[in-house]
Amino acid sequence: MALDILIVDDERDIRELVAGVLSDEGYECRTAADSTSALAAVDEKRPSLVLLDVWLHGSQMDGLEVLDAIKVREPELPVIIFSGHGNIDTAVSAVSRGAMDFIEKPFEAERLLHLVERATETERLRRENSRLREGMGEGGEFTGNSAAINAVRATLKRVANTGSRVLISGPAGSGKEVAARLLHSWSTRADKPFIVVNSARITPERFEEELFGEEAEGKLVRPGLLETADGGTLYLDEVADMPLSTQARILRVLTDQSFVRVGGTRQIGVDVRVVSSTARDLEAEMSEKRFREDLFYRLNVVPVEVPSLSERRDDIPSLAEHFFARYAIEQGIRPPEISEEAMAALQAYDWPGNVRQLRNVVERTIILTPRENLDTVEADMLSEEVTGGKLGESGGMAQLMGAPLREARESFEREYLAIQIRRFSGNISKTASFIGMERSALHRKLKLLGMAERRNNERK
Ligand SMILES: Nc1ncnc2c1ncn2[C@@H]1O[C@H](COP(=O)(O)OP(=O)(O)OP(=O)(O)O)[C@@H](O)[C@H]1O
Repeated sequence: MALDILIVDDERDIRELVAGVLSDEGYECRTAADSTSALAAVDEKRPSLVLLDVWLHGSQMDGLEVLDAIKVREPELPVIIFSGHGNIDTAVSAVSRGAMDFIEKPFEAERLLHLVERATETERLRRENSRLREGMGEGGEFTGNSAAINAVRATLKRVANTGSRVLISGPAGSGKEVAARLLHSWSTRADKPFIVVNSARITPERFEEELFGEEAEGKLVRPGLLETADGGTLYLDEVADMPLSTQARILRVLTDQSFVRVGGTRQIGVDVRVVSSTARDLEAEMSEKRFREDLFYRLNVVPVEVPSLSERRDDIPSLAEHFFARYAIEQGIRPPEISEEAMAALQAYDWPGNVRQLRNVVERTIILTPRENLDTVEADMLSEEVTGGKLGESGGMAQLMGAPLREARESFEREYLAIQIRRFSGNISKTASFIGMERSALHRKLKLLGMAERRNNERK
């Protein structure tokens, strides 16, 4: 929704001129010629900014009085004063009475736009913030539109209301917990708790107390996570880290929907949906007898796989934009643009730590880059773990300089193409279109550089 600006001036030409300039920039404008209609317009709908003339001929109140009246109604509403040549003093006193700034007539459109942009910055950030928050509320934070993520989302949607158990597999940091929260938010249990059992962080000795709670002499000492999750979803994070003895007890809870607290005798009934996750190969864990086969079959009713980020590079641009916007807003600055080069570097990198690592790299970039440089993220602002070494397979610039032109060019072409192909996940059509070559010409080039066979071998 466009930002809404109220222009108050007794001169029609000025009102129309200012409204024209601002509308061209995408603002929505309303105008008022006198104090009564100005205040009525504020009461009807709070604008994002008021541009107010200090002289209002033929009006009940003058500009300063209107300013006072606006500040009583909406203390936070920014107001910029228009002043004529002869009344700068009045404009200065308007600033001390709460106006944000003033601009002297006649003014240049550019100066006006600059002031308006500055005055509406807070409003813009506030809107962006609530837009992001709304997105998170619906579980919309599961960013990405790759085929793999769309398939995960479709499965979660299909099973959300069935109550089926779901086992989410995928490497660390790929977004398994985000997927589980999304499932919960789409289920009929959404307004009940989502409780995480972080198996890696609970010591084996304390596992049962944490999960089942404690009881002494028939009285509750401390409820466990199972009881806390009653009515909602229990998320067993890295289920393979659960001690074998606890696995047996969990199995019983799944069959009976009831359990006994540590130190207790009574059966406590619970209604929880169990969603579990693993980054391990559970088949291997089972054959090593570290994971119970019967529990595996109980948990794995609906298997969902979240692939590593390097297997779905199409998601990197939207994830990067999402995190840059989020951390910029947290720092109170406008979300930056991301340059082509920076995006190419992000897409070409392998991300062994998956989405979590991408999030950390973005956060670090926002924190370490001086604010005045944060209009656009350039490749050299990203940490070296992402950009470093990529062009270094041939030993970097120094070695290129020591080679004859033909060899240096070939070496550069080889690395440039390897990076672009990786960035587009091996898709030759997309790579050709990005680098501006015909598909068949790119195939010939790869063959010439001896890269065609390598690609074939890599695929096997
Ligand atoms: N698709 C996504 N959209 C937005 N944020 C994401 C997405 N996937 C992951 N994240 C973010 O990345 C971080 C790691 O995600 P999450 O904890 O869900 O991963 P995980 O697979 O459960 O990792 P682990 O197995 O290490 O617990 C979190 O901060 C999460 O918010």
